[in-house]
Amino acid sequence: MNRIDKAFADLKGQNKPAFIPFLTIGDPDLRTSIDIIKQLEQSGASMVELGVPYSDPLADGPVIQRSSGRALKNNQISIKDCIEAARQARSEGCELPFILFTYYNPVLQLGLDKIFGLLQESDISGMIIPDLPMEEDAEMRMLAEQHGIHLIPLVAPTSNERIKRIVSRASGFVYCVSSLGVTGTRSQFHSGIDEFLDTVKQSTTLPIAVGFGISTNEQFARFAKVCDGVVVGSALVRQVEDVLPLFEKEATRSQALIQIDQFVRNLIQ
Ligand SMILES: O=P(O)(O)OC[C@@H](O)[C@@H](O)c1c[nH]c2ccccc12
Repeated sequence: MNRIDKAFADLKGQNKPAFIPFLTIGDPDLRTSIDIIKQLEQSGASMVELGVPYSDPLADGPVIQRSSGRALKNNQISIKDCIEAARQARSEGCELPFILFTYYNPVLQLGLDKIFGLLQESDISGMIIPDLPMEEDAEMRMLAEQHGIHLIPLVAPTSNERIKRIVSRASGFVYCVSSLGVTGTRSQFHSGIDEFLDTVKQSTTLPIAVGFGISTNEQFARFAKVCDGVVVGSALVRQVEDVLPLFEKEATRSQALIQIDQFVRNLIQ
């Protein structure tokens, strides 16, 4: 059974929402990213989006853009490095379902014929490609299905017709984007978000997760009531940015992880 499906099934049995953090892999370096992934599991994450840093992250706000910039500047992190980091975290005992989060270009560079084999070998259970147009996703969906990997679609509060078409081809879960625009913490969400989430729920039997802009316990709790999962990226990436100086010295690395732990626990409690 795909780890993502098992995670949602287990959480449903406990009547708990999935907490799905996003992390830019390689910011500040691969070893630290693996340590953060393991910390996120301890802190209560249900699965994790492994963000492949990209030079042109059009859908990202300033926090994740800075994070991608650091990862690329410091270490030239490639999509293969991110897949290797997942494999390493798994070999160090992390049981979280991994979702490779990447723009389409790095996938094309690596080659569609190669990537799914690599994901399968590294026990990566899903992939999200925010700029993969639905009109071009047929080959990706076929290859993903052949390899037992969920290609998780993003659906934004747009036309109901488009929502139904996107959701009808979904696998794993449906990622509902809470607001139009780019990633980044927000104090308010799309005005029709509750109707939007209801439309998605009525269009699928898959779990639905919501993301974009969530950074507080109150926001997490609000969405946890109406969705099966909540995605948090920028707020966590900002935490990592804030503790980067602590990661630079061996003696203070554990303090950095404690601060990330406290951020997560306060967010999802
Ligand atoms: O950063 P936010 O506002 O918490 O949103 C989640 C987001 O970071 C993550 O899912 C993501 C990172 N980059 C993206 C690009 C498009 C859609 C989603 C994403």
